[in-house]
Amino acid sequence: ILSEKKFEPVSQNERTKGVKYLVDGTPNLVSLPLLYALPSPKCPKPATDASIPVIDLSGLNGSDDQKRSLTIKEIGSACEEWGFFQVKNHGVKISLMEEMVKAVEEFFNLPLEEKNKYASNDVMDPVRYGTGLNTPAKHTPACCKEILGGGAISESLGLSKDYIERSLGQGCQIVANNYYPPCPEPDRTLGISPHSDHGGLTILMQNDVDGLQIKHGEDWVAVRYVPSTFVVNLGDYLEILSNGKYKSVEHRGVVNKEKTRISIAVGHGPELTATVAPAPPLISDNRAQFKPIMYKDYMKIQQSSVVRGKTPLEAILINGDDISLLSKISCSR
Ligand SMILES: O=C(O)CCC(=O)C(=O)O
Ligand SMILES: [Fe+2]
Repeated sequence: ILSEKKFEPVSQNERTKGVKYLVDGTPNLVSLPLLYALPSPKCPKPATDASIPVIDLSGLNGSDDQKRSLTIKEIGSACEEWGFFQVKNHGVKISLMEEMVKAVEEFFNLPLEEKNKYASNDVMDPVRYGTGLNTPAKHTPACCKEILGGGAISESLGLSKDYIERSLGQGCQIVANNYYPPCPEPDRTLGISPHSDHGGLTILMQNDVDGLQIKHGEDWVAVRYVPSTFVVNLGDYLEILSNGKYKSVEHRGVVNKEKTRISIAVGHGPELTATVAPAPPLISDNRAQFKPIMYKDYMKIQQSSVVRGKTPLEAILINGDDISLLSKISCSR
């Protein structure tokens, strides 16, 4: 939003102050500052209400083979149809989830000077504060391991059980803590613009305030908060690896007038120097849909894109018009 060229230029200083600073400092904020207003075609229309699949992960752990393959089928169908699902019985303590949301809230409540110690535009910085930022680290939590490394996604694609786990190498984990304060005119802006995530799987938790919407066909569909669950979505890495069978799905965040929304999106991708390419067993008739690229380079393209949506992925499409697509990706950050 802040990079939209049509609106007033924003100084680096103003930009890093963020919307929370604005809302906290203006108790009677009744209208949206022009800076944050989107052109009307980009403003959010009411979303369709549909429920994405809620999958019980306990089926992956036990010794019941039938239950396991049913769960894998459920995951496979959710990946193909939605690219998004919610998971319950994921093994993460609910108290830990609550503490995490609280810790994020405490961080955002720190004085600006404290938070600004972490301000950075370098995507490779391990800790960054600002708008829409990510933090790489080497670690894959159990719940994600179960779906990716535990073989569910590999098996649902007909690959060997450890295929994706091996392709991840040491892996890369990125945590994005998002804080969306109440907004006086939520219909004229977005909390986070439409984008797809660059990694393999994103595991997202949130406080009890709705706001996440996903693109399903031509519609924007609201994902309703279900207590104790994580929302899981596929990122570009899995679209590339599956040679387009699974799609990374565009999503966005809307805001509301009353309540602060907090979300914690944890992305899991391959190690930064891994080459991202379609899995050879999924390339039939030599028709690879994507050009190989180093994950680190893909991440840089994705993070530098102002237009976002799914344009970064289009940049490595084979047979795509590379030049015109790449020209849409402006390295402004
Ligand atoms: O806040 C949300 O629900 C979405 C956040 C998100 O898409 C992201 O951080 O990549
Ligand atoms: Fe996202």
